[in-house]
Formats: sequence, C-alpha cells, structure tokens
Amino acid sequence: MSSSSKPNLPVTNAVNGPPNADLVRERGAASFPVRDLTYLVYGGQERTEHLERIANMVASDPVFRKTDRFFLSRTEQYRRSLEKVRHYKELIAKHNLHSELDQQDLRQAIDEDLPIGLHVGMFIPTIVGQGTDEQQKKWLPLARAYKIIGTYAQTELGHGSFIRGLETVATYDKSTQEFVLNSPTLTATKWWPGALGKTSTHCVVFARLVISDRECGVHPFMVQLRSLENHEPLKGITVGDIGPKFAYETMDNGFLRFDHVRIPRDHMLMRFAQVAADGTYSTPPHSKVSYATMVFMRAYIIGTASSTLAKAVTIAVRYSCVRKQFPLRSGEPEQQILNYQNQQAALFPLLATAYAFHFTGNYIRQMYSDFVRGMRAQDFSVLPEMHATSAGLKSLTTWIASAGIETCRASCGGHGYSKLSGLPSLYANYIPACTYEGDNTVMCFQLARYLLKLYGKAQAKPGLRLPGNVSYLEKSTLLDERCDASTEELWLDPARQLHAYRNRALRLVANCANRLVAEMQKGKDEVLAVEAIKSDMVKVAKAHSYYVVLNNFVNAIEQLRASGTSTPILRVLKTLCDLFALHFIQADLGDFLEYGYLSSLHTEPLHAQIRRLLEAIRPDAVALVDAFNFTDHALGSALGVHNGRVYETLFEWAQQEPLNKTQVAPGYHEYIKPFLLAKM
Ligand SMILES: CC(C)(COP(=O)(O)OP(=O)(O)OC[C@H]1O[C@@H](n2cnc3c(N)ncnc32)[C@H](O)[C@@H]1OP(=O)(O)O)[C@@H](O)C(=O)NCCC(=O)NCCSC(=O)CCCCCCCCCCCCCCC(=O)O
Ligand SMILES: Cc1cc2nc3c(=O)[nH]c(=O)nc-3n(C[C@H](O)[C@H](O)[C@H](O)COP(=O)(O)OP(=O)(O)OC[C@H]3O[C@@H](n4cnc5c(N)ncnc54)[C@H](O)[C@@H]3O)c2cc1C
Repeated sequence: MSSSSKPNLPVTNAVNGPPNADLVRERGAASFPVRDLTYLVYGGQERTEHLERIANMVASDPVFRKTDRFFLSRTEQYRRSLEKVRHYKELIAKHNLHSELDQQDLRQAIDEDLPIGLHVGMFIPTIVGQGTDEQQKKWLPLARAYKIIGTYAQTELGHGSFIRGLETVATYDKSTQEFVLNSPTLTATKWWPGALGKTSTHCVVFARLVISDRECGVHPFMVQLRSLENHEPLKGITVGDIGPKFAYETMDNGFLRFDHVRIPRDHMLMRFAQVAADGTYSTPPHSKVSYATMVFMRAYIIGTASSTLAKAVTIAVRYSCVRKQFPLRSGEPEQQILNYQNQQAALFPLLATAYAFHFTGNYIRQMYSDFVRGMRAQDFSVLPEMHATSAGLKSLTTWIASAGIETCRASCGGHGYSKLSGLPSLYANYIPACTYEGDNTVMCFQLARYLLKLYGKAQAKPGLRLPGNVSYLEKSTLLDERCDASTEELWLDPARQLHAYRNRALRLVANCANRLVAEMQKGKDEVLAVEAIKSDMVKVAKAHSYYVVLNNFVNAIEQLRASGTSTPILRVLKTLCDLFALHFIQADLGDFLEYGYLSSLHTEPLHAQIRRLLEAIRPDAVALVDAFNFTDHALGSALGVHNGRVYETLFEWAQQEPLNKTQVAPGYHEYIKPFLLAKM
C-alpha cells in the first residue's frame, strides 16, 4: 500500500532534481498509510496541517536558514540566533500567532537553541508557578511581550546538583523592606544559566533566605540585571558569558555575581513561602515546592527525547537506503546498506524507541497536567510520584537518545563524521540534556529512593495498595515466577514482555533493599549504607523506567485499537513495540539471566524473534521515518534530505566551506611554498 496522500512539505536546502529512485521505491512499498501515522503522531489531520504550515513558513524563510551555521564563529552564531529571535517576533505579529501554542509551534519549527529558550521554558513558568497573583500581573505581561527577557539562575560555580548547598544569600533588611543579594565566595557565582551572559535583562535567582541570622532555605527572587535603556549591567552586578563549550554555541550561558544588590521585598516569589514586612517567615506547604519548574522542565525534556532521536534515525535510515556498498555476489548490483542485518540491528531498535518515547511523552504530559491541577487546589500529594517518575524517565530517555544519535552517526560511516550530516551537532547540542535539569545519575537516585521506600512500606504492610506504575512492588510472589516464553511466538505476547520487565525491576529493588539492610547489619548507618548501594540504585531506576516506557507503549496501542485505528497502523506499531521490548531485554540479558528468570531455553527464541522483527520492519523503514514528517530544514542534514539527493547535496554544501573561496590555500605562501620550492 502506498501513502494515502503526499506530505505537503517543500524540499528546501536539498539540491533539486529527480528524487533518488531507491527512496521512491521504498516509499511506494509501505505496508501502511504513512499520512495516517503522521496524524496519529501529531494529534490529528488539522493539527498536522497547522504544524506543516508553520514548518513550511520557517523552512522557506532565509533568516532561519541553517546551512551556513557550520561556517560561522561563535560570536556570529550568537548574533544570528538573535536575528532569528527578532524575526520570530516579527512573524508572531505578522501572522497573528498570539496563542502560546502557536508561538511554541513556531519556536519548535525554527529548531534552534535560541537565547529566549530559558525565558519561555523556565523564567515565565517560574513566575506562573511561584509568583503571587499580583507578581504575575506585574511581570507576566512584560515577559510575554519581551519587554523584559529572563532566565533561571540556580546553578553556581560550586554547586549544581546539591541545591541546598547554594551559597548566594538574600538577607532581609527589615528597616528598608528589601533583600540584599550577595555572592560571598567565588563558588557562589551563578554559572551556566542559559541566556544569562549577554541576553537577559532579568532573572529568577535561587538564593538562601536569611532573616535576622535565621536560615530559611533556598527561595526564588526576581532580579533585574541590566538596564532596559542601554543593556548595561546594573550597579553591584557582574555578568558575562562562561566561554567556549562542547557545543550550544547559539546560547550565552552565563556567570553572575552580586555585590550587596538590593531588591524590594515583593521581589521574592511568594506564592508558597512569604516574608512579611516585619520579617515574619511563613513556610511553604511542601518543602520542595520551589523545585516545581525543574519538574516541569524534566517533563518537557522527556517529551523532546522522541523527536530528537527520530531526527537522527530519519537521517540514518534514509541515507542507508541511498548508500550502497558491495554486491552480495560478483556481477550482482551493490546492496543498499540498510539491507545488512547489522545496520538494521543498529537502527531499527532506535526507530522503535523513538516511537516508544513518543507515547512516554504523552504519558508524562498528562501526569504533569494532573499534578498542576492538584497544586492549584493546594494538593501536593502527587508531587513525590511526579518528581520520582519524571526524574527517572528524564534520565533514561536522554541517555538512550544521546547514545542513539551517536549510533546513527557511526552507522553513516565516513559521511556521518561530516558536520554536513547534521548528526555531530545534533549529538553535541543534545547530550547536555543528560546533565542539565538534574544530572541523570543524581536523578536516578531520587527515583530509586522513592521505589525503595514504597517497597519497604509494601513489605511492612501486606495488602497495601500502591499507585499504577509501582503496584508491582506489592507483589513479592512475582519474584518466584519465571519466564515461560519458550517459543518465538510467545515472545510477542505483551503480557509476557511486561512480566519480564516487572520481574527485573522488582528483583533489582528487592536486591537493593536487602543489600541496604545487610550494609546496616554490618554496622553502617543508613546514610553510609545508601552510599554502598549507589550503582545498584542507578540500575533500579533504569529498570523501573524501562518498565514505565514499555507499559505506556503497550497501553497506547490498546487504546488505539479500542478507538478504531486501522489494522495496518496497529500492526506496524505492534511490531515496533515488540522490537522495543525484546531489544532492551537482549541488551540487558545479564539482568534477566542472573536470577534465573531466563535461561537459554528462552534466549534462543528471543534472538530469533528479534531477527524476524528486523526483517518485518525493513520494508516499512523509510515510511516509518517519513511519518515523523520532518522538513529538510528541521533535519539540517545532507544525508537525510527527503529527495535522497545525498551526494549532490553534500557536494554543493561543501562548496560553502570558506577554505574553498580561493584555489590556493591561505598560508600557502608562508608555510607550503618554502619547502616545496626549497633546493634538494
Ligand atoms: C533532588 C535533589 C538532587 C536533592 O534535593 P535535596 O538535597 O534538597 O533533597 P533530598 O535529597 O534531601 O530530598 C528530600 C526529599 O525531597 C524530595 N525531593 C527532591 N526534589 C524534589 C522535587 N523536585 N519535587 C518533590 N520532591 C522532591 C526527595 O525525593 C526527598 O524525599 P523523601 O524525603 O521523601 O525521600 C535536588 O537538589 C535537585 O533537584 N538537584 C538537581 C538540580 C537541577 O536539576 N538543577 C537544574 C538547574 S536549571 C537547568 O539546568 C536548566 C537547563 C535548561 C537547559 C535548556 C533547555 C533547552 C531550552 C528549551 C526551552 C524549552 C522551552 C519550552 C518549549 C517551548 O515553548 O518552546
Ligand atoms: C548546557 C547547560 C545548560 C545549563 N543551563 C542551566 C540553567 O539555565 N540554569 C541553571 O541554573 N543551571 C543550568 N545548568 C547547570 C546544570 O543544571 C547542572 O550542571 C546540573 O544540574 C548538574 O549539576 P553539577 O554541574 O553540579 O554536577 P555535579 O553534581 O558536580 O556532578 C558531577 C558528577 O558527580 C556525580 N554526583 C553528584 N552528586 C552525587 C551524589 N550525591 N552521589 C553520587 N554521585 C554524585 C554526578 O553523577 C556526576 O557524575 C546548565 C548546564 C549545562 C551543561
């Protein structure tokens, strides 16, 4: 079956001409209507078409071009991203894109780490989440109109993960009703906040509140950094860019120091904790409520893992259909490299994962909006589950997506190493997601700690009912159960797949809990006992998060079946879900073998079934990446162009290399000529 209708996307940046014949053939052979899968991914036909209109507008606008980015200096890249911000604002006005969703769609289509990312992603959400109604009334209209530009300044030179260790101080001065912000040490310098260095006029600063020598913990404060007239830093403020990074060149990550800077009392964001004029402090209803913006951002990051990985896979799969190496037998035509099993084994599990993470993103969005609804009604009961689940999923998804991009790059051979493939910058710009918004390992401890607590409670109180995704912790009898998937067919049963993931997670939690007790029996207190099981805690968090991802994928397919989704789409999603489930068992086989859950009786059919799934996906591979519907602009890759004119595009883009501006190399006269022409 061919696609039901053609995607309405322009082929920008790629070299025009007849499309690559192999890609055309692959597209014609898809077993499902590609367009319908696109609608499913983006939430329906109307929404897809709306996104396409915005994507087309961006892709055809020269201000948003990306093809020159590799040839610009850091400063030029920063300037270009500011130019894009200005143009983004012009387009909002010109096309009446005043809703938040429209603006988000436009930013996503621009597809660059713009220096307003923190403004919309953390500054505004912190005002919304932590500001009183009056504070919101004062700052939100200014922020939304970009009359002020803000960021989120929490991390310091000396501390990032350990928030309670932050050193910036906000001392309340009752006599003037002001807070005095100060950076008492070098390590108190704010360091890393995006757009802090050169762009922001304001920021939310996290500082330890001190009232009459009493420490009241870390709280958020609104601080103006730069003049709104001439952008000069205000008195007492030292601010600048932190210098070269692994990538992320368009973003001015910054440093910031305060020398006794005074701000009015109503500049502390006081929705949950308050300081009265006389210095009376009212504690927040939950001690971690001021961390809520981070939870929001982690949920957002989980949502973007799918699209980022999907981009890398789209590039690698399309290229692998165009690229040919070796005939199988002499005299035969050369093979598309995607026909090789090893290439499929590298790329198809990542394709399956990109779809799996799509449903994880939907799940966490839903969980987050339930949590916000609760918070508005002063109900913080969901916070621990929300925090733990998002911390674990943020870690698992960003780790897999980062490693996956690199796998895609390596799968493109030499051309993958060219920046023109788009993959090196995709990787370099994405990997900090494993660090920012909570170092992944540190985040895993949070989830593991939550699971260990619940497991302990369930052990102590048989019959206790735990919430959905963690309810397996109640069932210690599960530990005695073994896998019974002794045929290839049985491995396709979602109940058996989920059983394996649940069993592994429970085993690791139980094992960790036992080790904790054993360490304490050896004489360690709880703190030191936890230190002795930390690497196991990371495994626990990952195992649980894998289970959550698979459970959501399985549930999503069931819901789609119930809502009448067509058989060809259900079939292909089920194949992807199976591959996701079986691949990650294969990848962590040791976990399952170690406790005798699996034996070679099960592993042989497991491996065989995975090979069959790779074969089943092969004819649909191009259609499955096409369904993500990326424009050439979004991919920014000569290897991933929709029309498959890979070599033509690579050749043309390489001509832009500044070294090619002259036939004779710069430096020839000084450095090459002397030895070439030297007498022997
Ligand atoms: C969690 C910590 C590691 C530890 O915190 P503490 O030391 O304070 O706590 P304890 O370990 O003692 O735990 C006590 C207790 O509290 C629980 N807890 C902890 N945190 C939370 C929480 N958040 N919610 C609920 N509960 C919490 C904990 O579990 C314990 O419970 P029990 O006692 O019951 O066991 C903490 O210190 C921490 O979070 N550290 C990590 C620091 C961090 O994440 N920093 C982030 C800085 S900001 C940043 O990095 C920004 C990066 C942004 C990068 C740019 C992104 C791209 C821009 C995109 C823009 C998107 C725009 C949006 C889209 C668009 O519109 O375009
Ligand atoms: C590109 C980028 C953008 C950023 N943007 C912002 C921003 O806008 N605003 C902002 O405030 N911050 C920002 N940050 C900072 C970021 O949030 C922190 O770097 C991050 O939270 C990690 O903290 P850290 O640097 O202190 O790491 P560290 O905690 O020093 O981690 C170093 C190592 O120590 C390990 N470790 C730490 N604690 C423990 C422990 N208790 N037990 C065992 N191991 C441990 C970690 O696992 C890691 O391997 C950004 C960072 C980057 C890279």
